Amino acid sequence: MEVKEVDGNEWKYHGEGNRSMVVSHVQHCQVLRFLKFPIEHAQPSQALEEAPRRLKNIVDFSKHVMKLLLGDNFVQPGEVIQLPLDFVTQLALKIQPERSGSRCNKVMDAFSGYALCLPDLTKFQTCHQIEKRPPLCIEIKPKCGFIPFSSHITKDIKRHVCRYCMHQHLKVANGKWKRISKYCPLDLFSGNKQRMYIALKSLLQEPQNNLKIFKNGELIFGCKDDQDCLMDLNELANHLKAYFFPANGVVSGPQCTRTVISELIHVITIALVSNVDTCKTGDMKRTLVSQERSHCEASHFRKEALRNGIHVVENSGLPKGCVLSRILQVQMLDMMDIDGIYPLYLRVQQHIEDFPTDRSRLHLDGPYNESFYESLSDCHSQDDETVDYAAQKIHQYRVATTAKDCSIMIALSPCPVEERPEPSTIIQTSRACFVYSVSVLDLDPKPYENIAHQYKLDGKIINFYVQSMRGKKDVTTPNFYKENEECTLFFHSA
Ligand SMILES: O=P(O)(O)O[C@@H]1[C@@H](OP(=O)(O)O)[C@H](OP(=O)(O)O)[C@H](O)[C@H](OP(=O)(O)O)[C@H]1OP(=O)(O)O
Ligand SMILES: Nc1ncnc2c1ncn2[C@@H]1O[C@H](COP(=O)(O)OP(=O)(O)OP(=O)(O)O)[C@@H](O)[C@H]1O
Repeated sequence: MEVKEVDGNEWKYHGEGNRSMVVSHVQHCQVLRFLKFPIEHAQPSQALEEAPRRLKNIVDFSKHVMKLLLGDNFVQPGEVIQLPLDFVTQLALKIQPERSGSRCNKVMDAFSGYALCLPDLTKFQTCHQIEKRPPLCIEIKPKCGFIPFSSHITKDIKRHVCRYCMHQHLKVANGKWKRISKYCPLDLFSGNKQRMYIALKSLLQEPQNNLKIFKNGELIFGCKDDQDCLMDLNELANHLKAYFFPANGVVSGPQCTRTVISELIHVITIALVSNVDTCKTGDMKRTLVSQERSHCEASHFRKEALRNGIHVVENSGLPKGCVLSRILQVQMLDMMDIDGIYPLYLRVQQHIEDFPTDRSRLHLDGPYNESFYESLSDCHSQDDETVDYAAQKIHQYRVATTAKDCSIMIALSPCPVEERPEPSTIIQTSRACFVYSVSVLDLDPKPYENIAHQYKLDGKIINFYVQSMRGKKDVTTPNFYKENEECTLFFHSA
């Protein structure tokens, strides 16, 4: 992939996460993804040494591991490119004022000149604009969609409440977010239209870093950080009216917002459960996850269903081949849970202290090639006490962790119904029609060293949740619900 312009004026701030900074081209469908370094470690020499290797690992991991696991159609690995240093320095200065304070503990790598070049997935992938209305894009970071099933789990609460719902309490207490989100990933991954509806509605009410909406590549809904939340549903409905009701996008007020948002949820649901290979949502095999693994006791689904007058039908399971099913399957490569993985990590740590050269034999830092992918297939069913067994389980866990932290991009390009496009490539609503594409991004390998941090964090999440629940028992139930009701929006079922 060739970068079409290396003029700083042609690129602008697009978004960032914990590890990368993304700038997009003002016209072309391209983004540049730069690594970020903690301010205190941001040395030019370190960046020059680390950046090309880390970026190559990211591309290789996408190409040789995640693409094979998730499917060709969903993954765009991109390319490592080298850019002129003066261009990168100018860019870093230009984007600085756009950044949210909470991300400024890290700086963009403006030292090495290396970056990833990727298609801009917020625009329509082929950049084929069928008509005047610009493309829409919905980005969802769904997080872990199942209750862990490992026999290594010691804290019973993990078998009942999902990690996302528990983590919410710690995040709010730490000040990362102001309010607890009612989103539960298990509802989104359930494949049950009603549960998915409630999950998506909850994301719209409290998007945090799990939902963003772009129009023509510009963020129109979602959070940069909690101080700067673009999350007015009426405003969103105003943006979307012309897409869902093109002929008479005239209705306004709360009724209009509800109708437009319901249409949006309908389109997102279809995109998430469609099989990209056959482009169908209907009669097809479903991936069924057992009841215990697919229900979270903290989910607001039942309460919300009651409130919205939704009659609960318990058909579940995701159509095989749809993006959610693919992601869930990869997430479930984590069969041992961090509770089972951490002792294996200590085994490997001990081993590489004694035999440092084995670090590379065990592929702890890549390379992420075909043989790494092959090493994921489970040939050791029993722990034979070897370091190789431990390393293989750690590889599976790390791949699953990537899938628990990835994002889904649904790009929609409106298409006049009278053009009668191939039914297999479109999503049709009551008054509108969209050509769509689905991609998965942020498929970076998670560093081996992160395991120690993940183990500690897991303990904190659980302890804090258990404590909070104990505290909640003291709050009288009627007042607690009343408080929540006041900030709840009502929607019609799809
Ligand atoms: O541990 P989690 O579930 O909080 O996930 C982290 C994410 O937090 P989230 O809860 O989604 O807000 C976190 O996202 P934010 O920085 O909070 O937007 C990162 O994605 C982090 O990945 P990495 O370690 O930087 O590669 C994620 O860490 P990993 O667990 O994927 O390593
Ligand atoms: N190819 C792309 N096209 C369009 N937008 C993109 C692309 N890649 C990333 N982005 C945007 O940039 C944001 C940050 O990118 P990304 O999630 O890869 O960063 P990260 O640092 O790896 O995130 P995390 O904190 O989750 O690990 C994304 O949320 C998305 O909005």
